[in-house]
Amino acid sequence: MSTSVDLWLATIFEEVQPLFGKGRVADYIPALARVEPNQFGMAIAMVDGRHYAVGDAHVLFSIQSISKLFTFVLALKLIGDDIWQRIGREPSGNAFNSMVQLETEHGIPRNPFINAGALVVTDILTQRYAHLDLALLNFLRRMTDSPDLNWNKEVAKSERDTAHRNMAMAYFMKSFGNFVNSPELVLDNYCRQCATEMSCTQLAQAAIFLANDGLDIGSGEQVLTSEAARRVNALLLTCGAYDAAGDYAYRIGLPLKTGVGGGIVAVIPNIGTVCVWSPELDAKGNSLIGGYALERLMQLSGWGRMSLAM
Ligand SMILES: NC(=O)CC[C@H](N)C(=O)O
Repeated sequence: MSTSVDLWLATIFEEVQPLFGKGRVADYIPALARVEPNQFGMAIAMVDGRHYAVGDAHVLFSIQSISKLFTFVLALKLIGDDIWQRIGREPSGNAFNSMVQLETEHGIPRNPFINAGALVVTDILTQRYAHLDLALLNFLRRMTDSPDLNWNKEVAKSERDTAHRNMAMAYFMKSFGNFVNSPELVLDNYCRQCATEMSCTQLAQAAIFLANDGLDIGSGEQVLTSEAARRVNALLLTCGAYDAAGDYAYRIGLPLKTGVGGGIVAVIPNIGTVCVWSPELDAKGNSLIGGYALERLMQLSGWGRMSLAM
């Protein structure tokens, strides 16, 4: 039997069809330039255990910067508030791969979700884990109950071979004393984490603890304290969409994280999580159709109003 959620998803699926061709797939990572652009999937996981999906919601895609959300959570679990010695928590107002602020701000990145900040997070985790790729995969496999989840070697190599700007940022931060490991080693780990492949259904499931006071529903694991989950959500709302964070907050109003693979994971506190994926990006590197689909979901459901009131 169709529920209203199924109807909203079906409506959105219809509405996005004319939007294909208006954006462009990421092409600065050669392996991503080869992704078939005309794809769209959307999945919703509710804190009460129900889940919904439409379109290509079970197709695996490159999570790219969505990995920054999960590595940040792992680092927060590991070192707590000490993380703020090395990274700020303000929106940058600049592109995700910009390095202009790093010089005047003495090698301290604005927030953990731009590339510079995520590289520091990966540096912190590289110090702790001899095999960071496995530590992250194990976490994601546990959260999604998907033992086969993995990173894609071709995508990781393709990004690693062309990671000149990220490498420059890592060396620049090292010159300010804000980088512990060798940039080469951290870049290996960073490119692997970005090359993790997941589907919309898996990503919605993996992030559900953020909608549920830090408690994962499937595993029963308290991933973060309720206070820490609230803080991660605040950072996602203000910094999760790079220099479009203000526009996204205005249009959608949810904590969310985007990636250049075309995925977006959004949290609706106390209600659930949504993951949408469509590879064509807008000028700021966020999924063009994904942003539209989330905006429509919030209009159709009224969920933002409900969760803000709770
Ligand atoms: N915005 C993104 O998804 C960027 C991630 C990509 N791996 C990079 O470092 O450029």
